[in-house]
Amino acid sequence: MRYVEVTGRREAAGRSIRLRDMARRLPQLVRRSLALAWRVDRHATVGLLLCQAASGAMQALGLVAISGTLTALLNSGDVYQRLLQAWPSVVLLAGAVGVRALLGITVNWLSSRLGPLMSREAEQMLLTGCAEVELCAYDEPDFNRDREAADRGAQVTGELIDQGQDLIASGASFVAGAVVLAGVHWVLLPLLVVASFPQALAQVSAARVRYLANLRSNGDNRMLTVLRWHIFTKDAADQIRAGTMAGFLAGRYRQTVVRINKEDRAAADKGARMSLVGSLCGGLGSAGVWGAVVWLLATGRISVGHAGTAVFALQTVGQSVRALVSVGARAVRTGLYMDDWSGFLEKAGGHRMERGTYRPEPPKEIEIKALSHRYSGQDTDTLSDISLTLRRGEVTALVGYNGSGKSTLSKLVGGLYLPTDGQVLWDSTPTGDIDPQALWQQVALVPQDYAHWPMTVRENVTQGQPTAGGDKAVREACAAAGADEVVDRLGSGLDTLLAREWLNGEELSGGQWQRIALARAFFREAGLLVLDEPTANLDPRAEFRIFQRLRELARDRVVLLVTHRITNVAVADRIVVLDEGRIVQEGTYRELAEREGLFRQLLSYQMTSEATARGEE
Ligand SMILES: Nc1ncnc2c1ncn2[C@@H]1O[C@H](COP(=O)(O)OP(=O)(O)OP(=O)(O)O)[C@@H](O)[C@H]1O
Repeated sequence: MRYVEVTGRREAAGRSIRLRDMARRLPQLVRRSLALAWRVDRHATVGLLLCQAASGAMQALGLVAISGTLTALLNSGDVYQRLLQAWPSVVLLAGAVGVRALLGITVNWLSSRLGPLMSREAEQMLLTGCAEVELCAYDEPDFNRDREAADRGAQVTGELIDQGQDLIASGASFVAGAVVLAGVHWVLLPLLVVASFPQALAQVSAARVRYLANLRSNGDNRMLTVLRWHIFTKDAADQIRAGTMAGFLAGRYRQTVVRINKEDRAAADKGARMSLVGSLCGGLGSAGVWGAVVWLLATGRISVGHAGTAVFALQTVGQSVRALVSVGARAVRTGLYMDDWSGFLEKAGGHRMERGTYRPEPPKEIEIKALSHRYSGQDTDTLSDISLTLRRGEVTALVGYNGSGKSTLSKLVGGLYLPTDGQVLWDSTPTGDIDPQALWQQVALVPQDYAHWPMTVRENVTQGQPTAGGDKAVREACAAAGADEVVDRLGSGLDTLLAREWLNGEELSGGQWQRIALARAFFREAGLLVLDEPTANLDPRAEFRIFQRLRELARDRVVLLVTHRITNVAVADRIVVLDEGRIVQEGTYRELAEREGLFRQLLSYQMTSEATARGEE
């Protein structure tokens, strides 16, 4: 089994790692890294730039000093006189080297301060961006893949400052060396560029091969992440053991690793072959440059002192070209990952919420008008032609077989999804025209799979939004949900951390967690209460209490209840029966129980299974 990745856009980007594209992209990348650095720490960014500029100047000064020293030493005349002439240049050289070393240390210090700050800032921007995305985006494989890529982009963002600094340093070195070399004899400069070209080409090609290999392994790498998560997580640990799945999972992990290794090895071999050819050509080119120096010296076109300077300058320029290309290739690769991050932020994976600005009051009435809904990528509608009105003060129950569309409808009522056809009107305003945050302020939801936040009980109930009622309000919500008994047994009460795997944390049972999830919804001062299978894990006593309380809760709220406990839906004012995404029956418990139809069938299944459990015929 493999994840299939659609890598078209990235593959095209990867193939663009060429010398020409690199030359075009590098200045942009340096600019982008500096812009993000500026955002997180202006002083450090300015300091970094000043140090780099000073370092380049010191490099040039050092080469000039070398030239002065050699010229003085290689002059004819008395040794003492020559040394006397040379010493100012020697002092200059030593000073330039010393200052450059200090500047290098400062640059490292500032970059290591900025790098992590930039990564964290990029991650924060991504987290904020994700919260602005429509929920339906999470159903799209493309969105999930883009989000993962953006996350990796955010993590490598910090590396760009180091790479940017290396690029600036190598660039400054190159300019300093080139200026000195051109001063010795202009012909050396074009010769050097020609000699460096094959190596540069080879390094860039090798970087491209590595990026494309990584891209091809993308799907397999995702598979490893998913497998690792399932193997490590506590949630699956019992099933891995009881299901004796460890061998199977490890085998699948190994198969995937083998495929990645094969891809990596092929890329490494190809990259090494390219580097070898590049080095051979580069070696020949360098021999040509050295030959030119010797020729210039032999024909008296340059002095011995100048020849010595050329040797140092050639080394400096050669090193800086190699560094420029190798850091450049890495920076372009990092830049591609960063593109994933910034591209995602710009359009939030193409799913940014663009709804209205109306701020609703607690709804008196929610009208569902000729609604149909189809999940993206599906061939058929999950819900068709639904018309229904929910009112404040009423409990409406949705019942039906698994997959009949109950949860989908409850999410549409709560504005989590927008209908693909028809409307959900909150007091006559379509959910698409309402400010989403203001709308969700009015929603209290207990979904089927509620979050087990690894936080304190208090934070689990308030969801980080305490009210003026303080702990009193939290305790009241807990009491209403039957979670007060749970809290009383915990060592630190509301302060107990609900995460056993962490120090001083406690773990709750499934039913205890459900009580906390209910307390969460009861705590919210919201006009719509949506309960999706709210008692699936509760014992009969707790379940009885919750259903008892529902009527009271509905006094000043619209309540929508999704449940399979047919005998309990008697509490509802109205029952809506869904079958294959359509409303097939609607009425009170008494009406539906007396009528032929799906509700009677569901009721009789439950009655029969309860009677069987009691041992009746
Ligand atoms: N995110 C999704 N993307 C695509 N299809 C989905 C998605 N969520 C649900 N579906 C499909 O929509 C249909 C209705 O699902 P829904 O969860 O609304 O049913 P339900 O009546 O609540 O089921 P259950 O009683 O099992 O909770 C199912 O066929 C399901 O496969």
